[in-house]
Amino acid sequence: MTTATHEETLGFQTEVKQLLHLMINSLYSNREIFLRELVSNAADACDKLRYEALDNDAIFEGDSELRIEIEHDQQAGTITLRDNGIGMNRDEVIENLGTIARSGTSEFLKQLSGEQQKDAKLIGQFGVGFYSGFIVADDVTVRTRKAGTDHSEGVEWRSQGEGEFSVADVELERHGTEIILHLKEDAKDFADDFRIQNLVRKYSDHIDVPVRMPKTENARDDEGNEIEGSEVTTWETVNEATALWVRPKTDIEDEEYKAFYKHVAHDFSDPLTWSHNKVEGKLEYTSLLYVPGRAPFDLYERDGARGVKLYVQRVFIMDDAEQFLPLYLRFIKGVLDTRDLSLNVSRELLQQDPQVDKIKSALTKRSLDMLKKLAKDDEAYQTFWNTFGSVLKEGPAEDHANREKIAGLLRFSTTHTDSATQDQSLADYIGRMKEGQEKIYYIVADGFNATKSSPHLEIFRKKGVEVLLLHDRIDEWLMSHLTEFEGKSFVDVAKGDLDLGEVEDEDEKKAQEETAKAKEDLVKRVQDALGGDVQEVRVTHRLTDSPACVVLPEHEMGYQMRRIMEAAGQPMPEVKPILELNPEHALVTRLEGAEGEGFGDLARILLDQAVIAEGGHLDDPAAYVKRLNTLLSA
Ligand SMILES: Nc1ncnc2c1ncn2[C@@H]1O[C@H](COP(=O)(O)OP(=O)(O)OP(=O)(O)O)[C@@H](O)[C@H]1O
Repeated sequence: MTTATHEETLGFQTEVKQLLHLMINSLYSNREIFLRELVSNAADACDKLRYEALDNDAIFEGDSELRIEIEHDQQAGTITLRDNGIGMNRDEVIENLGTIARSGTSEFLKQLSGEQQKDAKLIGQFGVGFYSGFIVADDVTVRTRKAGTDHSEGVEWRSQGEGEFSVADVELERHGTEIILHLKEDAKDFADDFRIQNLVRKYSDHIDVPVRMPKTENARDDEGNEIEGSEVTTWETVNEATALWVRPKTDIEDEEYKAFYKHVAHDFSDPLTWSHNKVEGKLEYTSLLYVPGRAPFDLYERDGARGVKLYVQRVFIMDDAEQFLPLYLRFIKGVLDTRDLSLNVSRELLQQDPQVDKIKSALTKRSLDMLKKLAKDDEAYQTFWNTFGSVLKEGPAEDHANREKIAGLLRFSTTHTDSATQDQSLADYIGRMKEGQEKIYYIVADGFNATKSSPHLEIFRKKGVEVLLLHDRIDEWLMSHLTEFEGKSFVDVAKGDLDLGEVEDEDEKKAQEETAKAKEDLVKRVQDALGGDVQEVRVTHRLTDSPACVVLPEHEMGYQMRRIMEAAGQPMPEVKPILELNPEHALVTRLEGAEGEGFGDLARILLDQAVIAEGGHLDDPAAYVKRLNTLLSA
């Protein structure tokens, strides 16, 4: 019996306590996942040891046959999981099994509501890992020793999953980690041979490391008959134990791909799609990439996990190798196994290796192709788009070479559906273009309603010309990097001169010129009344229902982007709008007939209203209200 020394009791980090509490309560209907999580960790630990041993064989301590063992004791109500992987030293145990080091954790935990179903979903997004043992156990003991250290450097960790845990030094002959789960009364049925085997096959079949379970049988005599009282225990491998990606595609069932995804991505739910490819020739690699069905909790964390799991010739090298995919594809999960890199490659070396760029551009192309394929399934693609669309929108700015491809994958709200759901592609738009229309028109504003009701759309609606309604924060930035699609250029309808091209006929254009001439006097008077607050005043034919609108010069930064920059503390030079007046509108006719102060007030009201309709803020809103009230009560 080993004796424990240097025993201390420590408190869990607050976040761990919260997570434990929520997990135990909300994952009740999904309890079996504890086994997958623990086997997954054990397999990772074996991968890490294999990697460490690349340049230090001695670290195996003569036991290089990596494996995971699962035993159970029905009577005692325990399940024991054992691996001969890397193990942990005392400091690592305290760090790994007492805290959660991921950034954004406390913000994430704040979102949890206490509602079982909702929280179960959210927790799945977070990944529960080791702590999932407490879903089924009321007492967990971990015995672990880091490979390559002295037998006396073993550590025993114990906890009942409440507020604290204890750690003590123990003597351990074997390196690696052993986890003993003392099952709760209502979870005792997990200590069953058949059940455990099924769970291993269901969740961990594809793991490279063999998962073994003991099989106790009586020995047999020469005639094959059991010999009474001669029990022998042999270890039987219960999983397939071949890395999934190495197997030919045709041999792999969808269910196996899905189970493997859950291991790689630490996700509970199924992926939306995947792409498995073996490439031979100049570059040699196998990739298995997945599109998740939901966003990880840290999708927008700058230092959140991203990238693929990297293997070199089947040897695990690192998690989250971010060099192989661009940032705008950070939601893609999967595995890359290559022969083109050396086994001792590090993150630093990856940055300098020219092969990495080649693989990156190949994987980028694969990912985009995979999305294009997914787009054939409207429902699945919509799920993808609603989850990751705003990340994909970073693409055109980051990846010029694939701009057109990415543009083809974008989805928008448009005046065709007038719905906030972004489900129309540029190809759909082009297919509906009016005869003579050469441009793709769009408008950007904060929020869907602001785009949908913008006065700038009036003429487009009247003529039946479709306009993309862009209302995500990133949209103006996106459009500053998208100039054309399939040879058609993009035009912001709220900037520059209105150009409807062939959609307007010669007669209409002539009539407009004549109106402009007839209103020269009015334009001049308004310009004088508004002084330096506008860049220019002109008559417009953009409007049918509104009296006026403001327009920005063509190359000026839009209002949405200005607000984002200002919010980020970037001072922006003042921009003076162009005021356009609708000569057909009754208020403009009234303006024409007004004199003196009344004229000045009405001109200013029209300007202020146009700014408000644009989602802009007035410098002096009270003055606007006062003028308007005077007008209303006149
Ligand atoms: N069997 C094991 N052998 C060695 N180290 C382990 C083992 N199990 C867990 N660990 C260590 O504890 C850490 C925390 O494990 P935990 O499962 O909570 O999180 P994770 O594996 O990092 O991520 P996830 O929550 O997504 O599974 C691991 O990163 C690993 O360093």
